[in-house]
Amino acid sequence: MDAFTYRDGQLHAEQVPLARIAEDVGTPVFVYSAGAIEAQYDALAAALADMKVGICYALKANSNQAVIRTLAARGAGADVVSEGELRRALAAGVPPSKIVFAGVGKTAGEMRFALETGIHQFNLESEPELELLNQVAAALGVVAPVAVRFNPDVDAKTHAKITTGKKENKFGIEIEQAKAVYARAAAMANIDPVGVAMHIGSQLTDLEPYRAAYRRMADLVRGLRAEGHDIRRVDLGGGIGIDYSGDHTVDLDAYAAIVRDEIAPLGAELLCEPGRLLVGNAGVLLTRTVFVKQGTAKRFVIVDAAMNDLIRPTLYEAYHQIVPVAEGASESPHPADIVGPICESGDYLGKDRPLPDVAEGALLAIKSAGAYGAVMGSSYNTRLMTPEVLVRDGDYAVIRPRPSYEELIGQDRMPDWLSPQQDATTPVRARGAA
Ligand SMILES: Cc1ncc(COP(=O)(O)O)c(C=O)c1O
Ligand SMILES: N[C@@H](CCCC[NH3+])C(=O)O
Repeated sequence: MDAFTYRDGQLHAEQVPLARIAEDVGTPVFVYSAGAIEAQYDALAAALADMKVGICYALKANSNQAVIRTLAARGAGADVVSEGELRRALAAGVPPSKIVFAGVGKTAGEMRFALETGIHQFNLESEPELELLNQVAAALGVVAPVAVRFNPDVDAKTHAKITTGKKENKFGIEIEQAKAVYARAAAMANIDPVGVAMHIGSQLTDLEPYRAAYRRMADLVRGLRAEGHDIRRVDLGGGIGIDYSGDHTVDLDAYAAIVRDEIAPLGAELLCEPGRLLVGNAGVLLTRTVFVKQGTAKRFVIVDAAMNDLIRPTLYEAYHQIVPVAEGASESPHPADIVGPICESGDYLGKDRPLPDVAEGALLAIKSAGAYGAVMGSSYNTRLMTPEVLVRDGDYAVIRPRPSYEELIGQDRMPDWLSPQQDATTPVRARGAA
């Protein structure tokens, strides 16, 4: 389902003209389609239905509580990587029994909070982490359900910064060490080792790495069972890629077939952790043109969104389609760099893009911005964090307002020695000695 379509020459989100949202809420603004999020969830759930795979939405992709609740209402659980994400999942109404907690650096405090919450599973990635969780669980007098995440050393064929399943990546326990670590976990009084987990990377568009990794995971499970371990749960991870360019969609049935071939025969409870797949194409970043600068080498379309709103282009050289909100400018498209106002050459949203003539004030939509957009935003250059809007049918709601400058600037605190009464030009040490 593409929720963003032109009607009467105007780009809409479901039935709402994006121009109306820009007028009411201002720009830049993220706009998500509830229908598109639900359609993606339903498509994945349908593909995996016969294997009863529990879908734990990876909150890191988009952790707005309205988005989480939209998915939770469909039956999704949550994959969280911090106490903050765990709190968001709970606040949005995800039951603790559907929450898994991943990440390489959980602190004792985070472990305690998750144990008190009674989550479904901890995905653990190192021996020191196992030891700490065992201690924290013992202090609380509880037993922690643990899946050991292992690293299958498979190339996910994705961007180097988001590949996680190779030995040189910090994630998971090397497969050679997995049996020894699992045995150690099994010997710990306050750890209940329930199974294994894996996640080899993000934005995978080639499914073969999944097959290779799942085959290794299945071999490992058989090996662990042969050693007497009761492996009753397998977490398949996330990472299924989306179509950013409009020409390549991952076939969810083909993915499901791999799971069916390689993992389902183990007869374990299955979980998966998709993030981007569920929300990526369900959102756009709506922005307004500030100026158009025509140089001899380039046409720069300077917009009011920037790398602080959407960092993916400059961080991963990621491609996001950029389209005018008003369709059908008379002139044929010609190249432009779409750039933001931030003082960095890396502040671009697209380079050498075919765009028709764009007037100052014209709206553009940066597509596929529903995942790793708002969540990776910052207020760099003291820009206000981007608001978020959720559309359903002909209605929309602001699900995170734009903060005021007072809220943003008011977070700073002055130390006493900088109080306005003092002479700020006197060095601190000199004043202290006086
Ligand atoms: C452990 C884990 N699970 C799930 C995800 C979700 O990834 P994606 O958004 O690529 O589906 C990630 C991020 O890549 C992750 O690190
Ligand atoms: N932030 C990345 C994905 C990282 C996935 C986190 N495990 C992106 O925008 O593509």
